[in-house]
Amino acid sequence: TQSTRPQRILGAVQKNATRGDPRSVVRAIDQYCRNQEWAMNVGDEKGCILDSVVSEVNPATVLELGTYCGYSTVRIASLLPPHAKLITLEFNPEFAVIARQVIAWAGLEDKIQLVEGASGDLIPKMKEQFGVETFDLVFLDHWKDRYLPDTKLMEECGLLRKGSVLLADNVICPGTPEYLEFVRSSPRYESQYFKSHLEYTKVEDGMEKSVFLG
Ligand SMILES: CCCNc1ncnc2c1ncn2[C@@H]1O[C@H](/C=C/CNC(=O)c2cc(-c3ccc(F)cc3)cc(O)c2O)[C@H](C)[C@H]1O
Ligand SMILES: [Mg+2]
Repeated sequence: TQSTRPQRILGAVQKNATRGDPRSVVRAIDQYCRNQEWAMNVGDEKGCILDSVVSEVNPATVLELGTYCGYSTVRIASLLPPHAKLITLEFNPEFAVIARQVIAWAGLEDKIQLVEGASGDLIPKMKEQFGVETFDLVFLDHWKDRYLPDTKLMEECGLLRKGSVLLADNVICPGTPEYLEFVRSSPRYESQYFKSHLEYTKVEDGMEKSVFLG
């Protein structure tokens, strides 16, 4: 039977990456998606922006919305301090199965908790079910029309504190106009745009970093 793109990405990891070496997992996915078939990972160029924000925030708690194959999950977790935790939400069980294997190959199971389900259902349960107070960093990379409602929901659920950082992928391509308008006009956020390119292409894209001011 025909394999799926996520299955082929996992295959490239198992073939080309070293078990327990997260950066080799990241490199294997980038090489596969750049040379064989495009996939919607944040990629190597925007990945460097992601790395710099993660390193600057040095978060103890991270939330990722939209795991897909686990590329950014592994990329972020590889930079976290020893006892830091990353919770990543994925509602498609097929992708969750792949991402769990990519995360295992990287040897990052202890830092990453992949939770299957929709962000809208899971965000209100973060405190009671996952023992989270607030998130130091949130990476938004799921359906683009869900960035704004989920940000409002995180605020309502008290999951953001003064200084929490939101980093949003794809604010240009495919684009998240309502979210961008909100974080750039709201007095409760300090936003900064990082111009870049759509993963593995020359098309313009960018990431928006927004600090919650409380
Ligand atoms: C209830 C739903 C909300 N709650 C949810 N709760 C949990 N998980 C959720 C939720 N909503 C979605 N997910 C999961 O997250 C993933 C979805 C990721 C979506 N990403 C894009 O669409 C994109 C497109 C392009 C692109 C650019 C140019 C092109 F030409 C083509 C494509 C580039 C990019 O970098 C992109 O990230 C995964 C597939 C999906 O199952
Ligand atoms: Mg993306």
